[in-house]
Amino acid sequence: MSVYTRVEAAEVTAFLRDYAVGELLDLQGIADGIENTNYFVTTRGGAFVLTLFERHAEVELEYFLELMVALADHGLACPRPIMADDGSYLRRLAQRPAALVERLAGKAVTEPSVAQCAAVGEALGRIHRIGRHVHRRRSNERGPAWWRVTADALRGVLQADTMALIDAEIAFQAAFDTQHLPRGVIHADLFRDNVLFEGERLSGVIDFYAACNDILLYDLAICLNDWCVVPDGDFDDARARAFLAAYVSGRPPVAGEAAALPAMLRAAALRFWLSRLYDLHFPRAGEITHVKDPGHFERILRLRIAQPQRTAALWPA
Ligand SMILES: Nc1ncnc2c1ncn2[C@@H]1O[C@H](COP(=O)(O)OP(=O)(O)OP(=O)(O)O)[C@@H](O)[C@H]1O
Ligand SMILES: N[C@@H](CCO)C(=O)O
Repeated sequence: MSVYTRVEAAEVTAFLRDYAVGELLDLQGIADGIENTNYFVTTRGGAFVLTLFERHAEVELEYFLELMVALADHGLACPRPIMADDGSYLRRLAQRPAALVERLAGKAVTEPSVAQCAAVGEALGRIHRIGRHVHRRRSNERGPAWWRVTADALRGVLQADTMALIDAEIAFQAAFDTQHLPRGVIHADLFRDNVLFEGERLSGVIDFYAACNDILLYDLAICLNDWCVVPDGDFDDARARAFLAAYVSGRPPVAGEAAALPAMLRAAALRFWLSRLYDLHFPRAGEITHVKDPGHFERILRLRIAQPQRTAALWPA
């Protein structure tokens, strides 16, 4: 489970004295999640999630929190950070940067419906639009430079033919011109486990801790590769169409975006294949039990390379 840093109720009680949330009633470690330590915190004033950040610098955390405040202010269903009495969103607990955010209702879905994919497309379009109001900037730490470093780390571990596919894809992406593609704030990890639903209603987008400034279409590709696929990685046409139609109704595409989607789908598959391979071969010391299957994204990458025209008919006319 992913409680890397344990905190006792007494410490949390003292921490909460700087917030107008009332007395602590309950504290539960959250088993899901890989990156951070999360606790459900119930107080007389409400239900919250307390996150202790395990690796990000404070300047990055300020970016994530500014983004979440902007999204909540503009009406996106996402956890609103709670302001401490001194006006800050970021405090310290157990020698870690820590933040308290609203706990949202709902549950992640493992088998999304067409309507749920449309709701995610609509939410992603809103994130991209609202992101224009965020003043801080953050580069994508899992972009092309990271792909190359990670590929090198894996070189001694993987079979030669697997390594050849990774190297060829990195070379393909390096040669692909992305200058014309709109950029902005992207979620960068909007998988099924990062959206909560109550029935068909999207009740919350969570986990903005990979958000950064990058190509908007790449964020779409990350979602399509996760939300709109059948188990072998091919698209479910109805879900992909619904997702794309809902997205473009909120953030109309510019010329050239549809044509660039196949390459972005490949980039998104490569990125998560590499991170899963890295996590598998170089596990972090601690309590992770959630190693995700890298082979899934190898299959998706191979499919996207073999079928570059696959999305042409899915993109709204
Ligand atoms: N604001 C919230 N409201 C309700 N539940 C939440 C909230 N934030 C987190 N959770 C729950 O905690 C779990 C872990 O949170 P999160 O995904 O942010 O962790 P993480 O360690 O940053 O994750 P990841 O492994 O995706 O990088 C979620 O799957 C969800 O069940
Ligand atoms: N969403 C990622 C894990 C968290 O970054 C994956 O499924 O590999």
